[in-house]
Order: sequence, then structure tokens, then C-alpha cells
Amino acid sequence: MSALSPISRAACIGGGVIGGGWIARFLLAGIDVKVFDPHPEAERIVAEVLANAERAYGLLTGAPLPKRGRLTFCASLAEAVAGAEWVQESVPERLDLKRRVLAEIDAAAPAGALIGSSTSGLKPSELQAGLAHPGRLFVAHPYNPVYLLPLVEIVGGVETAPETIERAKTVLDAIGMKGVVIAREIEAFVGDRLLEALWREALWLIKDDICDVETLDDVIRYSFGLRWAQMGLFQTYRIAGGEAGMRHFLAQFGPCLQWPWTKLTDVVDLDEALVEKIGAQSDAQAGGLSIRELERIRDENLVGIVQALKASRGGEGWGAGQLLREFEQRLWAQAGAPPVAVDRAAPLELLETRVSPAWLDYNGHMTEFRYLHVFGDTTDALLRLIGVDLAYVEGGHSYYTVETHLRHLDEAKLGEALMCTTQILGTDEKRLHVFHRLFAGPERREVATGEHMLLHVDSKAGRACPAPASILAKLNVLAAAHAGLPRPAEAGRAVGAKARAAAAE
Ligand SMILES: NC(=O)C1=CN([C@@H]2O[C@H](COP(=O)(O)OP(=O)(O)OC[C@H]3O[C@@H](n4cnc5c(N)ncnc54)[C@H](O)[C@@H]3O)[C@@H](O)[C@H]2O)C=CC1
Ligand SMILES: C[N+](C)(C)CC(=O)CC(=O)[O-]
Repeated sequence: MSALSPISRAACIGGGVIGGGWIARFLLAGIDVKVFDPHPEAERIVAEVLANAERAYGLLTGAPLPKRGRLTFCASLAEAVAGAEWVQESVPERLDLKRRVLAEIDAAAPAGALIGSSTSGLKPSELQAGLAHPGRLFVAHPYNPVYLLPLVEIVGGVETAPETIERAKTVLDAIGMKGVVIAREIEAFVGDRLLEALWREALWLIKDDICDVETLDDVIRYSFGLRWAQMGLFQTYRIAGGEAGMRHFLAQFGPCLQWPWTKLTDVVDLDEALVEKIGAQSDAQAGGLSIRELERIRDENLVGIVQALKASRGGEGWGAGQLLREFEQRLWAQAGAPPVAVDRAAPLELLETRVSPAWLDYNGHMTEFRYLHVFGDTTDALLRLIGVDLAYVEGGHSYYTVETHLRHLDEAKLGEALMCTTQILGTDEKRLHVFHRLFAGPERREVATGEHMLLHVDSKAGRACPAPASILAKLNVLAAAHAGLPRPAEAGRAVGAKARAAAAE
């Protein structure tokens, strides 16, 4: 596969919550990562974050991700940054420490390397002061978990070169992230300005016993938290203004800002009593779940939300879901044909995926139409194998499925590995008759079969037509290899009538 990213080597300095997330993000984009973190348990911590990230990606997408990059832990910062094209600093949020570490990075990194800081609020101009090469330093402020949330605020300081910002954005966009360039540097940029305001107000509400932490979180997650994931603030309020939109909203609710509704500018005193109060309420709220367990629940929820957004607007996608759709399209376009032997007398192993949270129904298992989804993806893999790829489809021809027979044999549960095989039952110049078997879990239980008849079509004319010799030649190799296989006993049930009629046109 051709490279997904314009870079292939990154260094991560600091491998904690955010550094670990960056490491996973880079590795899963096929980028080799060298890490320096003096913490004695850095390798274990990173391995746990990476395991969660791989699990989340398995749930997030069935698109063919590039081969995972190589992870190396280094004994020194200089060793880690040697050869790196992007160095990401994620050490604790202290100006003196960051300046010292960034100076070391600047001295040791290759001349062309980009240097991003994960700082949540320190201005890039303060971070780059005194560096020998300040032009390549910028803030790349991500959101936790970095491997799932796509946003990175890109902030340049007074000495950052415009070309640095451009290059950073290009790399982030290529690996499925959304690099948003912040026009002017301020402390805490945009995201944390907003979050800090909410956070300050929340602390007052707890201190003043207006509610406990669980009630406060419920108020967010059952209401505006759901809205924010898909439309942010201003577009949400535009709709809340009714038919007159934003202007009416401002006229009606603007004056409230002068009322004593908020305490925003006062900072609560986080004394021992308040820290203990919040800590105890938070412990009770967690109900015994560990941080790693909470992370996995969070990740499943985020995956479900992004997938719902991917299905929005009739499948075009919206917001973070549209970004995922576009990323997956690039992955599929680069994927090429699946790496399988076409002349073996055995069903083809064309697809491996996992049961995603968004695929479950009220019975707690994979819902019925997702079986067709998986079989459809398998058919697409078969089509790419015979040369029916995106370019072929854009050229005006394709195969359309005209008849399907599904059999549901067993349940597939959340997160289970799925594997699909395909046997060619018959072909001619217009028809392609296939039989898929879907297996779940490590023991490969057969959970479904799908029998499908496809017709080669001229998509502009909307009618069946013979496939060209180049496609038929590949198809015939497969069909010949499968000709000696026993025909599945379940095949042939009421499949074929519609296709026969259409093929005869
Ligand atoms: N935790 C969060 O939600 C977010 C944090 N950030 C930013 O990311 C940065 C890191 O924060 P976290 O990952 O949360 O902190 P953390 O405490 O989880 O991780 C910091 C890591 O840096 C390592 N470290 C300390 N000194 C080092 C040095 N000299 N060289 C290399 N590694 C060193 C520590 O061993 C630790 O593993 C901060 O600037 C923070 O503001 C940004 C977005 C969100
Ligand atoms: C708390 N925080 C300031 C470190 C948070 C962030 O910077 C972004 C996030 O992930 O919420």
C-alpha cells in the first residue's frame, strides 16, 4: 500500500496520558515512533494505552489501516529525536520544564523536523523564546483520547514560520486528524478557554452544594453534551432562535448575560475540603470501575457517536463523522486488491472486522442488517480483487447486487472478531454468483451465510451489460479455482430468478 502519511518517523517526548495517545495515533497511521520518557513504568503505561487504542480502532472502522508503525523506547531524548520528521513534546505543564525539554529537542532534532508541543495553554511564543530554530516550533494541542478525537489546535508563535503551520496541517489531515489553525495566540487557545469557563462554574456549583458531581455530569450528558458533539455552540443556538435564527436568539438571550447567572471570573478556592468532597463524589460516581475500564467505555461511546455522525445526511456524514468517512475513502482507495491467492481451490478469506458498538440492537447482539453490511464489504473486497475498484466505478461501470439470501445461524457479540470467506458459485459475462460464510470469535463459529447474485452494469444507462474481457479474465481464474469445491448445501434457495430475467435483457 502507498503511504498514508507524508511522514514515516515521529518522536514522542513524554508518554503519559497525552503522549501515549499521540504514540498510538502515529503508530496506527503507519508511522514509526521513538519514545523518551524517564518514568520507570513508561513502557507498561504506553502498552496499555496502545491496547485500548487498537481495540477502539477495531470498533471504529473496517477500512484497511496501514501496517502498524514500529515502536521503540529510547534511553535518551537525543536518541529518540534522531531521524524524526515530527517531534511531539508532551511533558508536564510547567513552563520551565517545557522550555528545557524543547531546547534539548531543538538541539538534537534533524533540521527539517517539525516540533509540536501538546501544551494545553502556554503560548507558543513563550515556549520558543531562546530556541536556536524557533521557526519550526508550534503548539499542537490535542484532546484526550488523542487516538480517537481528531481535533488538534495548531497555534504558531511570533517566530513560527508560516510553512511550519502548513506542513503540520498537511500531516495531521493525512492521518485522519483535523488540524485547525488558530488565528492568534492566546493562553489556552480556543478549546481550553471554553472548557475552563465551564469547569470554573462547575466547581462553584459543587462547592455551593447546588448539586453533586454525578448530577452535574448528568445535566451535561443527557442534554447539551449530546448537541455539542454534532453542532457545537453557534449552530445549535442558531436553531434555538427559531425561524429567525441567530439574530432572534441573540435578542432574546443576549441580555441574560448581564444577569447574575454566572460566577465565571471568580476562581473557586480548591482547598483540601473541596478536593476531598469532589474526590469522594467522583469515586462514588465511578462505581468501582477502574480508569482503564472507564476509558474503554468512553471509547466505545465515542466510536458509536462518530459512526452515527458518519451515517448522517444520507450517508454523506457530518462533522467528525464526515472526517472519518473521507479518511476511510482514502484508505480504501489506497488499499488496492486484498492480498489473497486467486488460484487456490479454497474459499477466499477477504474480510476481517469486529462487531462495533453501533452494530448492536436491543437484544445486545449484532443486528440483522449489519450481516448484510459485512457481506457487502466482503463483496466489495472481491470486486477490488477482480479490478472493480473506485476508478472503475467512476468510469461508469460496476456490479450491482440484485438478489440476496441471508441465513442467521448464531449471535455475534460486541467486539468479537469477524472473518468472512467467499466461494464463487458461478459467473458469466454479466452475472456473478457468490456464497459468503461469516465466522465469529477465535473459535471461528459460523454465524451467517450470504448468497448474492450480482450483475455487471452500465451505471449511467442503468442496465446490465457484459463485463469487459479484463475483468472476466480475473473472474474466470477465480471461478476455475472454485469449480472443484463442493457446492454449499444451503446454496440455491430462491436465488437467481430476478437476475436471470435482467441478464436476458
Ligand atoms: N491530560 C489531558 O487531558 C491533556 C493534556 N494536555 C497536555 O499534554 C501535556 C502532558 O500532559 P499529560 O499527558 O496529561 O501528563 P502526564 O503526567 O500523564 O504525562 C507526562 C509524562 O511526561 C513524562 N516526563 C516528565 N518529564 C519528562 C522529560 N524531561 N522528558 C520526557 N518525559 C518526561 C512523565 O514521566 C509522564 O509520563 C501537558 O502539556 C498537558 O497540558 C493536552 C491535552 C489534554
Ligand atoms: C484539562 N486540560 C486542560 C488538560 C484539558 C485539555 O487540554 C483538552 C482536553 O482533552 O480536554
